[in-house]
This record gives sequence, structure tokens and C-alpha cells, in this order.
Amino acid sequence: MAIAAASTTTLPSSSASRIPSASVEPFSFFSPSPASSPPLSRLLRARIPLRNPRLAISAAASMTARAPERSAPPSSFLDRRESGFLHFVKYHGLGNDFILVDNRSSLEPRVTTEQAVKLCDRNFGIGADGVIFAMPGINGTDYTMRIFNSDGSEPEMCGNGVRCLARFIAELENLSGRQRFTVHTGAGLIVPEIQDDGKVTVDMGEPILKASDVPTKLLPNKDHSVVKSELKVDGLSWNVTCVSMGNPHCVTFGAKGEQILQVDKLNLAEIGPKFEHHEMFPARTNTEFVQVFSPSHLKMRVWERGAGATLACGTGACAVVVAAVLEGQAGRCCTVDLPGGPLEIEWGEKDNHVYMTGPAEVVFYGSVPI
Ligand SMILES: N[C@@H](CCC[C@H](N)C(=O)O)C(=O)O
Repeated sequence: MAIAAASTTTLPSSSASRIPSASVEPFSFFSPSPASSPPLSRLLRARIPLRNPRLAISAAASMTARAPERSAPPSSFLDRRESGFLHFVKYHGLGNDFILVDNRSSLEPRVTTEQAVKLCDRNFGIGADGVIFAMPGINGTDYTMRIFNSDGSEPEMCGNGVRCLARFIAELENLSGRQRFTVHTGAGLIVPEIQDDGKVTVDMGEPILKASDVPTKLLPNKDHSVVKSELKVDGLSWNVTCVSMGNPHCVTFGAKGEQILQVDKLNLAEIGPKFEHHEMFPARTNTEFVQVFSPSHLKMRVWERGAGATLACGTGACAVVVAAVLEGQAGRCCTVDLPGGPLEIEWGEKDNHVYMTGPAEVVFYGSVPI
């Protein structure tokens, strides 16, 4: 699959001089600063002509690019409807990155699972941990979210993804300020709320602890759930707690008889797949390796089902706090450090819901022939 168009993002004004007006390479990525992201309509006003007419990079409002008089820019990038192209926005939540697709006109994903695998490829595609579709709501909800992992499998939920979805919807609908949406997902009703500072707090619903529902074949040892049970992987006996946030998670604070887990020292690429494909997890599993700094401060690394090592996992951070409470390792309110940055997680005592707060940012806007 050839990538046809590149990015539209916010450039700090100091960066503008580094970009020649007529020879911009595709995939020149610039991270917009959260505070300065202008609305999409403004992003499209300055366009830079490229040698390859199929490539189009749109510069940000803060950049003084010379716009060719003859090519009138579309009013909004996301209003573009050329057939044969998929217009997308790439977002990330703490480095867990996604291709967001406006699928509001249909409940049928505009991209097949095979195409999603190609789009997510970091060498031959756009590069992402998954493709997310913003779809019409069902069961009385405002929207439906579906997601394909980078391996083409379809998970029930994605925590970082739903924060990105909320920001994407706000852009699509031209909404600003505090916004709350009800979102139907494979994990049921999820409610993200955009805060005044742009971060998104998500009501992730109740964790599922019943072993057969996680699902895990490990024998329940506490109220039908699996808490600090032994799992043999790679010659070690790992203590694991199994939690579903709609999608399955296996959380470990270390192996029996071993020293306290130093998560930075783990060879994730080697050990991660052995958990993911372990026979005790019939639907495969996401796995979180956790280090406890204090009862309110944890550090984790994750091996995701269908995506491998990622820089962050929202559902994983929620599962970690639930597991930490069940194991007596931490309290209900924690900062969870992930390789891409921190998430604030609270497991509500009264309503049993898990709340996650974190950022979601635009990386770039683009189009691919599809
Ligand atoms: N990164 C996501 C989780 C995405 C789904 C996961 N790979 C699965 O297959 O369950 C998150 O932020 O929650």
C-alpha cells in the first residue's frame, strides 16, 4: 500500500524556517504542543505545494507558508471525501498511537482487518498500534468505537484509544471546552469526558474479576477470581492477578522467590509473547509487569495482545490498580507511570467503576489511497 499524503500539524514558529516551502518530504512529523493545537479548519489554511501532486502536507496556523493562489483549500481536512482515499488523523495517548477514522456514516468499518495491518506497519504504512473507528451510537449511546489491533485482531476496548476518540469527535463536531460522550464498545458503555485542560477522564466501568469471564483457565482462589495465583512462564513461577476491563489482563508484581521486579530490566519481547499465548488464556491476554514505588505510585510495562510492547495501555493501567488493591499492594487512587508517561487511575469504592485520566494528542493528519 502506498502512502499518498502526509501530515498537517502545528509547528512552533521557530520550526517554520527549517521547512523549505517547495520540497517537503512526506512524513515530516512535528508534535503539536497540547496548548497550541488550532482547530482543523485553521490547520488547512496554509498548504505547501509538493513535487509529487499526490502528496500534500498542510502546515499549521503558526507557520507562515506561501499558499498557492490557484488551489483553494478545503474548508476542513476531515470534510474531504475523495473516493479511493482514506482521510485519517493520527493521535496518541502517551505514545500509544492510533489511526482515527471518521466512520460516523456507517457501522461497517471503512478499513478491513488486512488493510489495518498494512496501515499500522511502521515501515510500509502509517505506523500505529491500532486503527480506531468513530461510528454512529447504538443502544442509545452517542457513538460506537471499534478498534483493530496492529495484528488485525479486534479487541473489546482500548483505554488510550477512547481518550483519542473523544478528542477526535470533538474535532469532527467542532466542539470545544468540556465535552462528555457516551460510547458503545465491546466492553459496554464507556464515558469519556474532555476536561478544560484537554485531558480526558474516562469512566471505564466496572472491572470483571470472575475467572471464566476474564477469561482465564487458572483456578479461582478468591470469590471466583484469580488473585496472586501461580503461573509458570519461562521456568519461573509468576504471581498473577487476572482482571478484565472488557479486555483481558494478566497483572504481575513479580515471580515467586525472585527479587522485587525491576521492570526496566525485563526482556519484554522475549517474555511478553509467552504470557500472551499461554494456554491459561483462551482469548490470549495483555500482560502488565508492575513495580510498586508507594501505595499511590506504580510503574508498569506492558505487552499487549495483538500489538506487542507499547508505550502505554489505558485498560492495562486500570487493571494494574485493581490488581494492586486486590493484592494489598496499593490504594484505590494511583499514579501509574508507563513508558510514555503517567496516567491517573481511581477505582471508586462506592460505584466500583474505574476512572482513568490522561492526555490524547493529535500527531498528524493524512490521506492514503485505499
Ligand atoms: N492499548 C489499549 C489496549 C488495546 C487493546 C489490546 N491490545 C487488546 O487486545 O486487548 C489501551 O490503552 O487500553
